[in-house]
Amino acid sequence: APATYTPVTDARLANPEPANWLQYRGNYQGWGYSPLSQITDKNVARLQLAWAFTTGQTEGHQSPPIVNNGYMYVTTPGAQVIAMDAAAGTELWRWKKELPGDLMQLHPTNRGVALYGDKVYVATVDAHLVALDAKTGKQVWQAAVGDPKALQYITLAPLAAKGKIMVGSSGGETGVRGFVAAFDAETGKEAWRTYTTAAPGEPGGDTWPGDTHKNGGGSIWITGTYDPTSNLAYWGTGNPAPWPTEGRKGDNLYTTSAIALDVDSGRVKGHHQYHHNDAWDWDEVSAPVLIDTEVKGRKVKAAIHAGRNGYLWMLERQTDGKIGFIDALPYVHNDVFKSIDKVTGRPTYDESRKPGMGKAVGFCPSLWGGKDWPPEAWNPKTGLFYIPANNNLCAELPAAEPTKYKKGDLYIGYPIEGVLGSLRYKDGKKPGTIGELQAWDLKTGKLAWVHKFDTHLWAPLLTTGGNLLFAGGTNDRQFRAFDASTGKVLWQHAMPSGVTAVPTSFEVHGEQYIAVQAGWGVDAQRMQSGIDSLTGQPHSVPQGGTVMVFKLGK
Ligand SMILES: O=C(O)c1cc(C(=O)O)c2c(n1)C(=O)C(=O)c1cc(C(=O)O)[nH]c1-2
Ligand SMILES: [Ca+2]
Repeated sequence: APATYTPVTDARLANPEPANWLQYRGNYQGWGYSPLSQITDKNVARLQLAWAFTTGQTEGHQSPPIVNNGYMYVTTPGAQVIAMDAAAGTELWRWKKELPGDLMQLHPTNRGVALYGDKVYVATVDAHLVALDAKTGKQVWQAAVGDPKALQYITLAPLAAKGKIMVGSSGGETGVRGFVAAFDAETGKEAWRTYTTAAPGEPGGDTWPGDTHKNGGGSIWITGTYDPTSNLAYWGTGNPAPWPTEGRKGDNLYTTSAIALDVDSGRVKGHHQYHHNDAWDWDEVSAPVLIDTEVKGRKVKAAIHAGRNGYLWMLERQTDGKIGFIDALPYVHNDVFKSIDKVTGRPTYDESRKPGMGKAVGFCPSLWGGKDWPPEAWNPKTGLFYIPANNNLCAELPAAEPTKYKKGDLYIGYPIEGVLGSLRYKDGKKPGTIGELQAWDLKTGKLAWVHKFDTHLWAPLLTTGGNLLFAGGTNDRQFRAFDASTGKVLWQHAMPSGVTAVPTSFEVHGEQYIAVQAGWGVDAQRMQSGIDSLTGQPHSVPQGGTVMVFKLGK
């Protein structure tokens, strides 16, 4: 690695050099786009392994390789950060937190670091935020974000902006009260904490009966996007808790929503609830992607979100921070929504498809949604918005069981076997295809192309200035490059394990690289097990993490 480390400033994060991948999705807007264009649709067939590095961990590897002028940082399950020379693939340092032996990890994963100043920030599954020296890996400070004994846990990559490091906690299935909290980047002191469930007396407080908001979920487990001009961070919020709705009648603001927070104060400036009073575990945690483009014939500051509820949401970032509704288009089969209000975007439900007490209920899409957490991508050159979708999968939940919040216990409302065994095929028969890599033209609101897979797809996306779209996410361990304009497969490479991690691209010494971690696990595997029990044919995907880095061969 180079002798010096280049500090990461607000200016660099707001206007990142094409050679680097400084944050979760490459830019604040959440595009998953690298402008680099040395590797193109014309030469990608020559893409070869440059180096590989085993992480020493099993379970779901999801973090992007974050790169700053030759320094690369990845995280793995088990609260580990590995710093590497991005070109040589050699280890510079490694930091690993000793976790309590009895820690229950409902989602054993980590989605990566944030860089800011001369530090690297990682949030851990025992609900801490840690600052490390970017050059040496030495711990600078550690802050308790939540209580691991109350099963608060963190899986997301932090968001860094204006001297603050922002994180949220998971726990929609353990009865947390969701929040975004900001910490001073230098000292680790907490600056503000904004809850995602409204208390009585606050705006939205009347959407929760009694004190149900206190364990009401709305967890934050995917990194927010950020608009430096308005100083607003946009976050997606998770499902309300517990899942059965009988005890929490009302809209349950701000669960399953997009919220806009002022980064200086943490104040909620606007929100849009994708669907109210969720009963389906359709966390809407993927932050809206910020795109200035034409939608329905109008130039808008758009916020686009492929919902777990199976609709593509087109929202508008208004000047006062409010979030307006433009349109919602189904991108997979949803049999719950009967209609969507043209002005407000509020759906009406087929109540017979709402699970809860008394009887088993089936619904589409499944608990894992049209898309779970794997991020979408936007390519400003093709003008296409890419969605890694799963179609033709539904779920059936058994009758809910009475549930009371107890610290340290699951707070779901269904027996866990009923949750893990809930997957069903649409219409009860094996569909021809499940995974769909979709490309949407936002101007026309039309599907431009779709590539269908006979297996499910759990594929965080990367798109590039070379007219390429990269995706793993299938149980055959392949990592693929698609023509971003047409969807044609141009290249593929068998990986040591299935790929469910976020891919990135960067440049060192004039050479462009594509980087991604292999390492199958968490809910990609739980969905695989669900499909296996439908087919009666176990399908084993090897586990174990490897950082895989590619460049063009001669
Ligand atoms: O409600 C929550 O707090 C929460 C957290 C997480 C997480 O932190 O990873 C997941 C989910 N829910 C969830 O519903 C889900 O489907 C899911 C899949 C995964 C994964 O890593 O594959 N995590 C999570
Ligand atoms: Ca959840």
